[in-house]
Amino acid sequence: MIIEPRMRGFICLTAHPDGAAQNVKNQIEYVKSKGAINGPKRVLVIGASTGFGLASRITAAYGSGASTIGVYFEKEPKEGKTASPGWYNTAAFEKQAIADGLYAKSINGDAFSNEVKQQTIDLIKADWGQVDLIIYSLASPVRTNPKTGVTHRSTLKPIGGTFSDKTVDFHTGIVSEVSIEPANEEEIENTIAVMGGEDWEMWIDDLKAAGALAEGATTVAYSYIGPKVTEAVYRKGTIGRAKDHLEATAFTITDKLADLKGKAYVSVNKALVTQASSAIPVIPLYISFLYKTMKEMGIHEGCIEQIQRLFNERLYTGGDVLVDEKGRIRIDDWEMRDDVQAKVAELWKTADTETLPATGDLAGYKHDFLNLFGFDVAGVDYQAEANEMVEIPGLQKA
Ligand SMILES: NC(=O)c1ccc[n+]([C@@H]2O[C@H](COP(=O)([O-])OP(=O)(O)OC[C@H]3O[C@@H](n4cnc5c(N)ncnc54)[C@H](O)[C@@H]3O)[C@@H](O)[C@H]2O)c1
Repeated sequence: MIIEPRMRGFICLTAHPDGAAQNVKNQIEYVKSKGAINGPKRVLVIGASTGFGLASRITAAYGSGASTIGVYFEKEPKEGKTASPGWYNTAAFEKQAIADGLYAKSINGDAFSNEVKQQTIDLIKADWGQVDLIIYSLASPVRTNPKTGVTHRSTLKPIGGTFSDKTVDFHTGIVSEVSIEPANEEEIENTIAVMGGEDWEMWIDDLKAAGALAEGATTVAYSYIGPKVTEAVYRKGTIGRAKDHLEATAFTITDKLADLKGKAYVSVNKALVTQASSAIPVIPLYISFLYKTMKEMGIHEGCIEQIQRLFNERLYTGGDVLVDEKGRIRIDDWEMRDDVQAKVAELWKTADTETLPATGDLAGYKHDFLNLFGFDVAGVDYQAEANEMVEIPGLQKA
């Protein structure tokens, strides 16, 4: 079938298998071009199909020759109906990895559930015995706690007062004022339950109880801080509370891993266009100024550049892992540079619909957004027939 982007709100309902494959190929080539990393050999990535998780899987496989197991929640294709993008990304990655002699298997299901945890542990035990690195990169609006059966939904709201500022609809380029009412206690708690550290800790507890963690096992989860302009709605809002919880959980897990000489880290990453971030108010406008500024300064990075740097210059240098005063790894260091932030703050003041195409990188934002779904990728013929019925070679049966 001929596959075109079909937009609805913040999401695209279709995905292009060949575009996704080209994206994965580009990421693999990037990691290979940066040379070998003396990293882990058996890597589990939870949230492995898109964004930072996919970049982590590719970096582990092609940077340090790791065997990888990916866990994700993606929609499979049906005749005449495309799969979700992470399905095609995973298919392309596993096809290439297996062809290159790398172990690559995956599980498609709800990572928050006991069943998916057990299936993953069984696979690790059967094929590897133990795992060296666990990347935790889930981004989800909903989680059912397997112990209580309660389903929690996250919200993106400020805490303590109404938030009003500019935002952009990146499809139309229209800049407008957005006002978001503050969250109540229940909404805060629910957001922490979805995006905080509870599930990460459950994964590590279960892996440890099964004897599936190698001596010196490391686990890394991803967080975000960001600038003043997004603070009220992000870091000091409901999602920020969840990230505080996630960051605190790193210390709890590190204590639990002491007998294995293991360690849990949170890595604070740069703001990037992903399916998760495009749904957060104000962030797309910030990203369009950030991209513009960082590209002009020659320091722009995407997910793959970020994670290659995380592995190569933070986690696997052969020396101590560099962390900030709160024990967090910072690969948002370039985003948070004073000169970058000063420029973004200056551009922010001028933001309106007329000037944004020139002052912000709206085109770059749109391009990256389409890219998430395999569209607008250089070298792909979108007029050609594409096969939507792609299989994932390493996919395990439920
Ligand atoms: N995008 C950013 O700007 C940014 C910046 C810093 C940190 N982060 C953090 O990085 C992490 C990953 O975010 P992303 O932006 O790469 O998101 P993403 O939407 O690209 O990826 C989310 C992944 O989680 C998987 N997933 C979601 N729900 C699942 C479930 N129930 N079971 C199994 N898999 C599930 C998806 O399949 C996908 O692989 C998040 O913690 C996010 O807060 C993102």
